[in-house]
Amino acid sequence: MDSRSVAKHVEDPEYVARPHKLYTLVFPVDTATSKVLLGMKKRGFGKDKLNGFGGKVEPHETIEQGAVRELQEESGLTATHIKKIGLLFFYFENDPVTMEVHVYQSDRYDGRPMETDEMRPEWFGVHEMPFERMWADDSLWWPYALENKRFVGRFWFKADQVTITRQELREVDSLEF
Ligand SMILES: Nc1[nH]c(=O)nc2c1ncn2[C@H]1C[C@H](O)[C@@H](COP(=O)(O)OP(=O)(O)OP(=O)(O)O)O1
Repeated sequence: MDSRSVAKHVEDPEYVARPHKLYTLVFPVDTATSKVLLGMKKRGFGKDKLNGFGGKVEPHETIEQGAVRELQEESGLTATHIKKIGLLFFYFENDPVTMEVHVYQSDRYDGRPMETDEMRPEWFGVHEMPFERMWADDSLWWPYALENKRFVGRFWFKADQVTITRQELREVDSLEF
C-alpha cells in the first residue's frame, strides 16, 4: 500500500486490502463571479467528460504537490492556495485497483486558463454545473462543496464508467488523518 494513501482511515478491511492508485482533482473557483473552471478531457481516462483538473500522483511528490502540478499542466493556472474538500474512492467493475481521489478547491492562483493537449477549459456558474456532461458521482457530492462541507464518498461503477451500482457519501469534520 502506498504510504500516502488514507484508505485505512475510511474504508472497510475488504477494500483496504486492494491496491490503491492515488489521484488528485482540483476545481479552481472565482469567488468574485461564483464560477468554477472545468476542463473538457480530450484524451485518456474520462475522455469527453467535463471535470476538474488532476491526475496521478507521482512517486516523488506529496498529494498536494501533485494537485498543484496537475492543475498547472492541464489548465495553465498556478495555484497559490488550495484546500482539500473531499476524498473519493472509485471501484470499477473488472478492475482490482481502487482509485483514491483527493479533491481540492483553489480560489487563489496565478495565470489564465489555457487549452492544453489534455483539457479544454471553460467557466461555469457554481449553481449551473453541467452535470449531464460530468462523471455521474459529481452531482451527488457537489452540494457538499457548495455548502463548504468536507465529504468522503465511495462509488462502485460498472465497466461502462457511467452506471453507479452502489454508493456511500457522508460529511466529515476533517480530512486530516
Ligand atoms: N468518477 C469520477 N468522478 C470524478 O469527478 N473524477 C474522476 C472520476 N474518476 C476519475 N476522476 C478523475 C481523477 C483524475 O483527476 C482524473 C484521471 O486521472 P488522469 O487524467 O491522470 O488519467 P489518465 O489515465 O488520463 O492519466 P495520464 O495518462 O497520466 O494523463 O479523473
